[in-house]
Amino acid sequence: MDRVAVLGAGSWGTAFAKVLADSGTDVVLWARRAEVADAISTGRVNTDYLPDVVLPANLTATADADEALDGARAVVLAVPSQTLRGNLAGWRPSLPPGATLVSLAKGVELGTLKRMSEVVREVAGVPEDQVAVVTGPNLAKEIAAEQPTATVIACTDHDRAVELQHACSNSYFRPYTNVDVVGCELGGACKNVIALACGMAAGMGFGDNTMASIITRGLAETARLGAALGADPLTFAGLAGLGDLVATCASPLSRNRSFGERLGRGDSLARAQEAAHGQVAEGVKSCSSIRELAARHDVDMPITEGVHQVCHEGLDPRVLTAALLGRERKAERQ
Ligand SMILES: NC(=O)C1=CN([C@@H]2O[C@H](COP(=O)(O)OP(=O)(O)OC[C@H]3O[C@@H](n4cnc5c(N)ncnc54)[C@H](O)[C@@H]3O)[C@@H](O)[C@H]2O)C=CC1
Ligand SMILES: O=C(CO)COP(=O)(O)O
Repeated sequence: MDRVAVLGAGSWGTAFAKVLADSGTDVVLWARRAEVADAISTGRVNTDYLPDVVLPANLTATADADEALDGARAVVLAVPSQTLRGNLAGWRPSLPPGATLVSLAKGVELGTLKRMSEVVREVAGVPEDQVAVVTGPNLAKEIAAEQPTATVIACTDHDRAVELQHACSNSYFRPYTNVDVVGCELGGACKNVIALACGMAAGMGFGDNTMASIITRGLAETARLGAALGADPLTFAGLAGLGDLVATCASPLSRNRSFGERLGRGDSLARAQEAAHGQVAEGVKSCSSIRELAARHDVDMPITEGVHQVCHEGLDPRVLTAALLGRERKAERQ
């Protein structure tokens, strides 16, 4: 692929731009703030998000989105889920016709309850098969340090996914393709909510049995939602499901898990937000949209419901624990 634009120079946008560049693809990275673009252009470092990582020479940066988009074969959208619609509306007039639009965001939009690829299609006015999603166990800091990982590129157009796969394959990053966009996106959005629950459990001092139970039952409720929305059930056993769930729920690098841990230790939502230093913990908002999506499709998601209540209705995580353990007894696969 000749040239790719990455729009958003936060942790993942910057790390993914490096992945593309290290795979031999020329990349232009758009940063909202001119000083971030300048620091990358002159010092080859994104001092705000990945200060220890030297970025390759075939990765250039700009604060001018039109410049980044000019002639791009693919456009990678690396902004938070809840701002994607607004950001993309601004970029729409400059999107190169036919370019693959790639979402890195893991969330469900508040209000519309749309997945990110649905938001992209709607705002950019492009067909479903022009939109791809990158998701999987991809903690940005580890990837920027070139630690080996796998990922999933989901697109209903297999050939487009393969083109992108070639553009971002290298010695430390191994992308697989998948045509189940619905399942891959739901896996990525729901695991943030489950990671919040795992963080709460850790904050309350619970150990590995509790984590494994939350991860497994979290996967069960994610798969139930997936079934209602037409996802392939096997996707949830893959990188976008179990893979991302394990990485995010177990890692101290996860913003969602860390956020939950603070709530579990008794911090208020405001204090946890302050400690996040402006970095996005997507699950805090997506717990509400996913809960609403589940209600719309009559799907039971008790962990998601509980995380929503802790984050937005002041429920004590200890009370949530008791409520989840006290639910009506049932068969595992019911
Ligand atoms: N950081 C990670 O390890 C991973 C993140 N993701 C997902 O990628 C998406 C982006 O995450 P990160 O790059 O980590 O986030 P971040 O918080 O590090 O950076 C967000 C970027 O979006 C930009 N931005 C543009 N318009 C914005 C607005 N109106 N409000 C706030 N920020 C705006 C910010 O300037 C910043 O460059 C999220 O959906 C996240 O779930 C997915 C996989 C890994
Ligand atoms: O999506 C991620 C790993 O795959 C990153 O998780 P956090 O957003 O919780 O840091």
